[in-house]
Amino acid sequence: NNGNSSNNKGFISRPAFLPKEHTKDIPKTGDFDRMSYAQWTLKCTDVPQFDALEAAAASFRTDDKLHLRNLCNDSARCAGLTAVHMNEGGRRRLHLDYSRQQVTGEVMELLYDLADAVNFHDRREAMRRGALINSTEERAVMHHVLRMPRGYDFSIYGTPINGSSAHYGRAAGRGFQKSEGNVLLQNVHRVQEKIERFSNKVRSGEIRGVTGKRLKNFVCIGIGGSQLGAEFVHEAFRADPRAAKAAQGRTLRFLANVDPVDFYLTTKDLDPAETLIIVASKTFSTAETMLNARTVRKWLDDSLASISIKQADITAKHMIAVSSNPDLCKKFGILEQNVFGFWDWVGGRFSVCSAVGLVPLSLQFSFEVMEEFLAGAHDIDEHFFNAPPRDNIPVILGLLGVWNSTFLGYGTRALLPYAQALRRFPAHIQQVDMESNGKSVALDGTPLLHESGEILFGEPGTNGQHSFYQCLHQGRVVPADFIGFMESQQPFALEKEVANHDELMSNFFAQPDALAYGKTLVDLIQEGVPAPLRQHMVFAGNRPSSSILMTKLDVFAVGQLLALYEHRTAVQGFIWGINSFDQFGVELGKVMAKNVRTQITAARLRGVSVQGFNGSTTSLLELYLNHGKMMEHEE
Ligand SMILES: O=P(O)(O)OC[C@H]1O[C@](O)(CO)[C@@H](O)[C@@H]1O
Repeated sequence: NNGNSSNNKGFISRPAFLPKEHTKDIPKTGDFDRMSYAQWTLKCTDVPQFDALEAAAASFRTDDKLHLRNLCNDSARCAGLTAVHMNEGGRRRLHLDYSRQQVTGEVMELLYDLADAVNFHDRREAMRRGALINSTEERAVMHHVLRMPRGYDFSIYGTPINGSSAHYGRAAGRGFQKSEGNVLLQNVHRVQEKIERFSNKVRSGEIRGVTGKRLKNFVCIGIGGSQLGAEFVHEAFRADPRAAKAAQGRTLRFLANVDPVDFYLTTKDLDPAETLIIVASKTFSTAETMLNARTVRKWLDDSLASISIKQADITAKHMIAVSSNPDLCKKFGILEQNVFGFWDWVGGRFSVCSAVGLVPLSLQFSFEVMEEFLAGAHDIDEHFFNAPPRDNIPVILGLLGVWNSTFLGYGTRALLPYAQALRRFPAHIQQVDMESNGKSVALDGTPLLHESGEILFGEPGTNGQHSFYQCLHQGRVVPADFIGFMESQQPFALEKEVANHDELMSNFFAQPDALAYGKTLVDLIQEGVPAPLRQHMVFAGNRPSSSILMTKLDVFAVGQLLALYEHRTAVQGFIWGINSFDQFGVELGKVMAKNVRTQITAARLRGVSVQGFNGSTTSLLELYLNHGKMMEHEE
């Protein structure tokens, strides 16, 4: 490590905790390199555009003319508040309608001005080119590189810190050199080729388990960023005809929770002889993942070990790993050739397109299918990095997020896919967004003057309608993203006139208007609703939402959606002036759990009483430990 000082390579390497006077090492080359440290660490509250937006937000709170009921009847305004991204000569569309957001064209212009004022464009460029924008950890943020196809001209980019040939390693404070760009991409493709070879061999039966049986059950052990993304993609592909055909006869399951019930449910009906375990952990030291990995190893051993089958062979043939820490994988007993690497510049929650997602999903659906998924994500990367802001869908979504949460005060956001296949999409984006943007200080370590991050939740429509929508309609104001598709993955029409998908989509079109327009007392009187009920049946309306309508949810589109929401999160972080790419907030609880674990062990083994906790935790722990003793006594 060079001690956080300048790397003289023109990249930002200053950790946020260094005081502002350390300005001499600021990047010197390229567009973003012209930024001074002060410019780099600007946050939205530092610029006058913030005040202009606050004033605009105040009128939205008071002026009834700005109620969505009125705004949405202005067709010219609505037509202006859409953005479209098309492929295949228009046969594939990604259409964003944000006319039901509490914005006018003027507000949007103020938001674009705000983005300019905080150097959003340079920040995005710094990300694209591999500057160490995760400054507290001195890492680049380059998940977009994972999606670049073979032959992509990467020469204008930097390359990772870990040198030209190694696949793994810490950032160690080195910046990138332009000349290394293509080598980096070659490394990405080399790992992809390895995944393709391995998954083909397993799928064809060339690689088998210790007993000679084909490996057709895949269990992926990992948590957080090493699980949620791959799980969402798995769910999204299950009903896609092409992916489903490729997966025939195979199962893929995810084991994340350290709760033994998760292990039990995941493995209870699997034949270990036909099961391949993928341990996905960037660090290969996450407590939950490693306990689950050891538990599953015992499950394999208990069933497969015999005089002729050694435990080491079982691990070697039934366990593979995805990690940035090959040494720990080896120590665990995983063969070196069965470790699939990725790099420090891929954050856990942005790692679906690395081996973390590619290994389990290629085993289940084939590498060929996964290439199509990468192509969809790359398509949105290109859109994000190149489209002008006013046409740029992740930029628009990100700016609307800032507007809703920071200016209008709506701190919660709902993600509502009208597609059962996107069942796990909200859970994945919840992690992407909340782990990234739930911060309280700016890049330079100074406190933010507003809350950052939004509480994100969601469920597929129409299920959510029969659950939490009541609160969305008459309780709190929660800006929502509705996602729908023109074609179903599984078209079916019970009745000739209205296909089942039409039934679903009727709700997709109706709900945003119900939220925006609501229902007035006058409406209710006209409808003849009895007086005592009227107030209960008023809907205030004016609840903002965006509608994303896409052609169909195929493999390519799943990749597009992933990249769309990943970039949206980055946009919000850039505007707020925070580091969206570290996650120190998850550490404190982990450390405290370690202490509790140590004390539980000491109490159970040696009868040592728990100490050092407050009264509440002490009595809860004693209750828990005494219950254990009581059970032993009764037995
Ligand atoms: O891949 P690992 O190292 O096991 O980490 C798992 C997850 O834990 C976190 O660090 C915190 O929850 C996530 O960011 C990460 O994706």
